[in-house]
Amino acid sequence: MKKNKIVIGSRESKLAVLQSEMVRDYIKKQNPELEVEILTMKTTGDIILDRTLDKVGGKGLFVKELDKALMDGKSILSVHSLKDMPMEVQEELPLLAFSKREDPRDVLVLPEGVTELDKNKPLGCSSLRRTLQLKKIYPDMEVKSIRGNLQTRLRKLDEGQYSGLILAAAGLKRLGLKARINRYFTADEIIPAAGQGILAVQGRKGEDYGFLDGYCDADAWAAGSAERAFVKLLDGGCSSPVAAHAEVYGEEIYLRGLYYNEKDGSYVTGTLRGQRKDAEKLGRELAETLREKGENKE
Ligand SMILES: NCc1[nH]cc(CCC(=O)O)c1CC(=O)O
Repeated sequence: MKKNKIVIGSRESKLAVLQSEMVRDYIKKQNPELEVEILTMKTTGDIILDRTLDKVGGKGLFVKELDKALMDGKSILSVHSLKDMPMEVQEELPLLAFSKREDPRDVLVLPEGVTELDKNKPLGCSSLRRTLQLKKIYPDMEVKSIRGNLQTRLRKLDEGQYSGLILAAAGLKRLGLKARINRYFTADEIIPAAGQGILAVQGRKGEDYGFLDGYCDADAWAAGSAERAFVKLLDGGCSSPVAAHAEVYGEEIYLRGLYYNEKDGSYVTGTLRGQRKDAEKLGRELAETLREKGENKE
């Protein structure tokens, strides 16, 4: 790599590239002397499309290949959706910065030209987290798994196989597809995934990342830290659908969490308020409280 050249590793989906371009544009603006290039690659999660991710198992399906490029010196940064990042990151590849958070909510998208939800066709979504919480909102509807990147999913929706899709508002907004959103679910209706709406910039230990100065958003860092600490403590298996969402108000954090009991398929939710400086502690505290509640209820 040339000294004045920065290579960013990225998944190759349209959304991933767009997200990497957002980081690229920041670096270029702050450091006009640098040349910044995006190196795209396919990840295991992009290749295995016939199974739900819960079933594929294994952690970091969307990051392994990017980690390798970073380790091998083919890139100096990786840009990820924070929600796709495993809770444990290797010490050699630390998370350097979190972006300002885009809308963290989940939303409903209907087929092109449709204005009302057809309750006779299944809803499409790809995570147990969403599926569980949807049962309360649409108790009579079937929920069917759907995989593939955002474009693929939207195409399947428009072909008429599903009544609607549950997606992250963040991805749709970044892709300029906000107009397709039919309904926003509040963070109480569907607690979002930890890190949803935040971009994570990952680097290599020992490198100088001065060119990123000012990029990290302090509120997103606090929120993401609380959410990830919550999930990390509960991370029993790769299929446990834990949800966590933090709102930051000045020096305060308001955290929501969901704990899923694998034994009986039930879940409990709860909230906790605390100081932002204790973000991770708050996450662990709520996790412990909810685990207790979720394991001991009759
Ligand atoms: N799992 C795929 C994924 N990873 C990040 C986003 C959306 C963007 C974000 O959360 O920052 C999506 C799409 C979705 O869940 O609808």
